[in-house]
Amino acid sequence: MTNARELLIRRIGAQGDGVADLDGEPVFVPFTLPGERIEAEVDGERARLERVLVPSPERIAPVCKHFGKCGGCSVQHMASDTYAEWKRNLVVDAFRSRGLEPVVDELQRTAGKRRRAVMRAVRTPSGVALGFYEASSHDLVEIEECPVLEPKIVAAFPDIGNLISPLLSKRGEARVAITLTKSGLDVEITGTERQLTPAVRSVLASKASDMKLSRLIVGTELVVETLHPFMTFGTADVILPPGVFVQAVEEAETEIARRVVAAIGKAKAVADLFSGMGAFTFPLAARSRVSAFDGDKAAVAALASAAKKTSGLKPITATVRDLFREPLSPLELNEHDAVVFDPPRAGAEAQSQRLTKSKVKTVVAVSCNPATLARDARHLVDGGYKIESVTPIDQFLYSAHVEVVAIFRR
Ligand SMILES: C[S@@+](CC[C@H](N)C(=O)[O-])C[C@H]1O[C@@H](n2cnc3c(N)ncnc32)[C@H](O)[C@@H]1O
Repeated sequence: MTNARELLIRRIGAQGDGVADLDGEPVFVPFTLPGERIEAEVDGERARLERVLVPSPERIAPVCKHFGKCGGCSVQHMASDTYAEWKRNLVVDAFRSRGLEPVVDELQRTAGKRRRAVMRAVRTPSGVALGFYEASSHDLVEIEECPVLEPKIVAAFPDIGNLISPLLSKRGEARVAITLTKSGLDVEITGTERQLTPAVRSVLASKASDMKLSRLIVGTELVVETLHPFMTFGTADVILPPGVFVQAVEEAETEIARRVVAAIGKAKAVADLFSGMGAFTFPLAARSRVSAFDGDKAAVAALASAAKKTSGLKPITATVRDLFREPLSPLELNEHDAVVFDPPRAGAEAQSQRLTKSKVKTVVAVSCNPATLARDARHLVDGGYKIESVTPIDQFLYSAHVEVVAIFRR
C-alpha cells in the first residue's frame, strides 16, 4: 500500500538516497538532500519523490536530461563539495564500522569518462533503441546523451542500433557491451534469439567494417576483427580477450597505477594479486620483478603474451590461480618485498589473513568496495600492519560507488 507524506530529509544514505524518519523507521527517498522538506509517495522503506517543498541550498540542476529516470546515476543533484564529502565519508564510515580511524584523503577527481557501457537494445517503431534500465526495474530508458560515457561511445549509438537490428525480433531484447579500446570500439552482442545465418553474418561484418569497429562478437562468435582491440598499461599493449575486466575510466586507472608504483618504491620483487590483464603489472615491471596472479585464464594469457612482446621490463610471470580458494601462502608471499591486491567486490579476506603471517613489509590494496576493504584492513592491522594512507578516487562519477587505494606497512 502506498501513501503521500510530507517528510524531512535528515541525512544521505550509502546509496545516495536521502533518509527521513517515519514513525521511528528510516525511509529512503532518492534524489533528495539533508534539510529538505519534501512530499513523497511512501511504499515500505522506499519512497518516490513527488515534490521538493523546501530545497536545500546544496541542490543543483542535474547535468543530464535522463537523470531521475535512468538507473545509471543516483547523485547528480548534489553540489560538488557535498558530493565529494559524502563519497569520502562512505570510506570513513566503512573503516569506522571495523573500529579503524585512518585519515582518509580528500576525494580525488578524474576528468576521464567511462570506456565501457553495458546496455540493452530493444526494437522500437522507428528502429532500435539503446538504453539503460530504470533503477530497480526492467523498464528501458532510451539514452540520447550520457555525461559519464566516452563521447565516442555515445556517438556510435545510432550505428550500433542499426547493426543490431537484423538480430532483434519484434519483442526481442539484446545485451550490448561497448568498450572503447585504443584501436576503436569493441562491441559484444549477446542474448539475441535470432540465428546468426551466413547472410546476416555477412551484413553485420560489412556494417562493422563501415563503422570501423575494432571487433564485433555476437554470442560467442567472432564476426569480424579488423584491428586487435588493445589497451596500453605502462609501456605494454595488451590485446583484450572478450568480456575481460577493464577499469571503468582510463584516467582513474592511470592515477591508481601511479599511486601503486609510488607506494611500492624500489621493491625488487612484487606480487600483483587479482592482476587482470596487468594494469599495474606493467607499470610496476619498469622497476620490479612482478609475479601476477588472476583467476581469469584469458586475462592471464593476454598479460603473458604482452609481457613476451614488450622489451625493457623486469621479468614478469603470470599465473592462473583462484585466490579465494588458494591464496598465496606465507612462504610464497615471502618471496616478495611488496604485495598489491585488487580483488572483485567480495574483497581479499583469505589473502589478507595469509599476509599477516608473512614477512611482506608493504601491502597496497586497491578496492571498489569500501566495506570489504575495511574488513580486510582490520585483518592486516590486527596482524601488525599500520595504515599509511587511504585515498578515495572518483572512478564512478554520479554513482554511489567509490574506488580506494590503501597503503599498509610494517
Ligand atoms: C577489480 S579487477 C582488477 C584487475 C586488474 N588489477 C586491473 O586493474 O585491471 C578484479 C580481478 O579479480 C579477478 N578475480 C575474480 N575472482 C577471482 C578469484 N577467485 N581468484 C583470482 N582472481 C579473481 C578478475 O578476473 C579480475 O581480473
